[in-house]
Amino acid sequence: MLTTIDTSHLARSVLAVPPFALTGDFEINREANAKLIRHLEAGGVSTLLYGGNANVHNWPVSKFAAWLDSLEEAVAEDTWLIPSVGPDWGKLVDEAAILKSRRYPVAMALPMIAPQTPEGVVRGLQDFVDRSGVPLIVYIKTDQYVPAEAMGRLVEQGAVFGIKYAVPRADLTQDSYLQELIDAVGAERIVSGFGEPPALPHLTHFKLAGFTAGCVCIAPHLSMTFLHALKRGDEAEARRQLEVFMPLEALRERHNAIRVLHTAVSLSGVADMGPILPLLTEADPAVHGDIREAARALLAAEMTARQKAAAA
Ligand SMILES: N[C@@H](CC=O)C(=O)O
Repeated sequence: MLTTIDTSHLARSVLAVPPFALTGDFEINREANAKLIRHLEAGGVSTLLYGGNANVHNWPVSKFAAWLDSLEEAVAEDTWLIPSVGPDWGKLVDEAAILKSRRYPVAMALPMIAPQTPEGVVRGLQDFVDRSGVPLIVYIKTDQYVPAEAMGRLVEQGAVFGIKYAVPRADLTQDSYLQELIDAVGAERIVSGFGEPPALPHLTHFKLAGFTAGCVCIAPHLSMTFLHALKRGDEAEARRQLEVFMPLEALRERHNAIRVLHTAVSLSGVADMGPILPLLTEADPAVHGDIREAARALLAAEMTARQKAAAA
């Protein structure tokens, strides 16, 4: 596991946001998690961010240390593993105490929906870093979650390393809050935070450093190829490469992105994720046929692309 990073690491790999595999009785399934991690690493992904898709919101703090151990032992030496913390202050305090004695260069603060105020969020983030010594990537899902000026100060103080930005907009190229954040902390510290499709406008228009995604867990090589096209400014090629993700992304959009991804990784055959932790449930069995078809088609495209790349 990487223990030293700088901002260039936000751009070197897609930040994969994997689901987390459990046994039937909600224990950690080490083998299945390791299988998914090996699939991602074999496809060229070197950053793993365990957050929303892993349902970390619902993971018990009493098992947080065991959860970290199971991931640390599974990743390659040069993989950057980012655990999530929070979202509420109680979890931040308890998890800071555990992370204090670990070697993580950063953690990601999950977004708090309510009850919170922007000033309260700033205070809570600062408090976590004071307690743990671990800087944060801040996951922003709502407009003005943290004022841009405050974010600039947190970056200057070294409390915030970066931002995962996922505020939905009718037109993703029109976003004054994102522009304020870029002006405050620099685009090199911000990644697009909700999958391959929004990454296209975010990287071409705002020149964000990179992006997080869930479908990358099935098609890491294809997602990395898409990232490379975006980074070299080849918008037409990136647009073409995005097409392969759209059938599964459409199902995620329609039936819940986290639940569908969890089920899709299992049904694709990459690794069996088992049940999903309460308060969530797996995708509705009525859509399993559609998910299986889309997930297997994406995996088939991935394996064909890998073979072509190996032969070239
Ligand atoms: N939500 C996005 C990226 C992760 O946060 C996805 O799953 O594609």
